[in-house]
Parts: sequence; C-alpha cells; structure tokens
Amino acid sequence: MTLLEIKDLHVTYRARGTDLPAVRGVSLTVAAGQTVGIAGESGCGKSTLATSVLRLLPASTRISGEILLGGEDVQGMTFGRLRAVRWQGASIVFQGAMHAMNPVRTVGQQIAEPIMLHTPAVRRDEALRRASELLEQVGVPGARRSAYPHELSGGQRQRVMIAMALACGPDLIIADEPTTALDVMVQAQVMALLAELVRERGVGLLLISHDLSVLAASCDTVAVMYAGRIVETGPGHRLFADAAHPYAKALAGAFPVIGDPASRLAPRGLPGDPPDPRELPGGCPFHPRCAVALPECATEDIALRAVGPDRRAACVHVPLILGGGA
Ligand SMILES: Nc1ncnc2c1ncn2[C@@H]1O[C@H](COP(=O)(O)OP(=O)(O)OP(=O)(O)O)[C@@H](O)[C@H]1O
Repeated sequence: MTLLEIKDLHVTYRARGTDLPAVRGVSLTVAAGQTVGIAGESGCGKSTLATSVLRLLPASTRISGEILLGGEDVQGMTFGRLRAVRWQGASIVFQGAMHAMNPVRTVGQQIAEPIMLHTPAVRRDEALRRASELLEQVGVPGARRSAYPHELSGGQRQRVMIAMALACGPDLIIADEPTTALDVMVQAQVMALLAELVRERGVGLLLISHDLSVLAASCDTVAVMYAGRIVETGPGHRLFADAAHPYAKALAGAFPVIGDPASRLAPRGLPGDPPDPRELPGGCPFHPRCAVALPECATEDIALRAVGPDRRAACVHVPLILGGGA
C-alpha cells in the first residue's frame, strides 16, 4: 500500500527578496513496510522535501506538484484535517532532539500532548501512562517520563523523539538525520529501533541522512539528491556499491564499501561545493564539479532514465558507464 506519493514537487523559498529553489521536480513514493532513503550533501534540499510533506514550511514558501498522504492531497487539506494527519498519518523525527523539544516540559508531558490532542477522550493520567509505555518500547525506562530533556543523554533524547513520533501510531515516519551527533553504538541502536518499526508494524519510513553507510544498510530504495533534484535512485544495498551518476559515485567514494578493499584504499574525493540555489548553473547542475562532464552537460538537463531494473540516473554518461566506457 502506498503511504506517500510525491509527484514533480517544486519548493521555492523567498529569501531576502530573491527566489531560492530548494526542491526542483522531485517524485518518489513510500509504501507500508518500506524504507526510502534520501542522500546528498548539505543544502541539497533533503530537509525541505521532508518538511513539505506535513506542510511545515514557512508561509512564504511556494510549492507546486503533488504530495499525497494516504492518497489525500496535502496541499488541499484544511488546517483541521492537517492537524488530524500530523502525528497520526505521518510524524517527523527531527535532527538534533534537544532543539526540537520544549526544555521546560518533561518528556512525558511532551509525548502525552499529541495523544491528548488526537484522542480528547484520553485523560491526562492515561496519556502519561501511555507515554511511559512508549518510552519503554524505545528502550528508555518509563520512570524517565518525569525527566526534562536536559536530564537525558543524547541517545535517550533521540529515542524520546521517536517515542513522540510513535505516540499516535502513524503510518509513515519521516526521520531527518535521526542519528546525527550520536555515537556509533547509540546510532546503531536507534537505527535498529526504526528498522523494527518498519518490519514489525509495517510503518513506512522516509529516512534522510548524509551517512551513506546508514542508508545502504537500512533502505529498500535510496534517492540521491543534488541541487534540489534526484540524480540517481536505486536499491540501497546496490546503489553506493555500483553508482551510475558521477555525483552518487563521488559521494560513495567518500565512504568505504564493505567487502571492497579498493574503495577503502582509494577514496575519490569530491572537490568544490554544491551550487548556490539562487545561482544554479545551466544544464546538469553537477557539471561544474563533474570529472567526466562533456560540453553538452553545460546545456542539456538530463531527466532520470532507466539504468537497470529498479534503478534510474540523470546523466548523459549512463549507458557508457554501464558499458564500462566512462
Ligand atoms: N526557511 C528557509 N528560508 C530560506 N531558505 C532556506 C530555508 N530553509 C532552507 N533553505 C535553503 O534551502 C536549501 C535547501 O536546504 P535544506 O535544509 O532543505 O537542505 P538539506 O539537504 O536538508 O541540508 P542539511 O543536510 O544541511 O540540513 C539551502 O540552500 C538552504 O539554505
């Protein structure tokens, strides 16, 4: 069952009197029990894409295209309907739990709030009891519900964020860098917890991360974004071991591929920075940094095309790469 369908989404911020196109023509779907990852360098539009799903963007932002949540058009929802859908239809785990939480309310109160909001018949003590259960489910002792965010460790706070996201039993969870700033052990525990929710509850997970090893290990499908576009998409376990788009290849080159000693010995760096969205180059947005760019890359904007079963890439070289020519 498809939970989220994004079709040709464009998101443009209005910043200091100029247009800033952050997402440009992105389409993707997330089904129940599926994990879809979004990869890419900072500023390529990952968080904008995630926050647009629940209409959490600033009011001045221009959006076109379609976002269907459970088949319902998010842009056309009334505020009442949107409130009902947030937490229940889909919820977001933001990066940096400390900043996303209210410092003067206990974590139990913060988990209980959406429960009471969505089920007014549930009394406060019942919602707090439910908060304890949710904390236990994510591996935090239920008694910690009376702690304030600053009294918990970073890993516990991130788990509390996941407990909040689970409070109303959402079909879809959007996790934006859920393990950033956590140590490796805690990172693995948080990822295992999310994977369990997908496997055992059939939750759909849209997972945003700049950490390719996390994405490769957990995603059924990964979309690599560059300058607001998806430049390659394919199964998580294969995409980074065998990327077709030069940008995805370069990103993958920065990470060792397990079982491939060559990738560990010769990481290919990625010189330069992504373009300023206000001054995007013509043609393929990656061409100024691309080691294999051709003259036509400066003028031709290549759409995603099939590279193989379940795989697509937006590059003039794609057929050559497959043939080993580029
Ligand atoms: N509220 C905003 N107003 C104006 N511009 C914004 C706003 N939020 C983000 N941007 C710009 O939109 C572009 C995409 O940002 P976004 O945060 O979506 O990227 P990202 O890939 O999630 O990056 P990061 O990994 O650093 O969070 C960037 O150029 C950013 O500066």
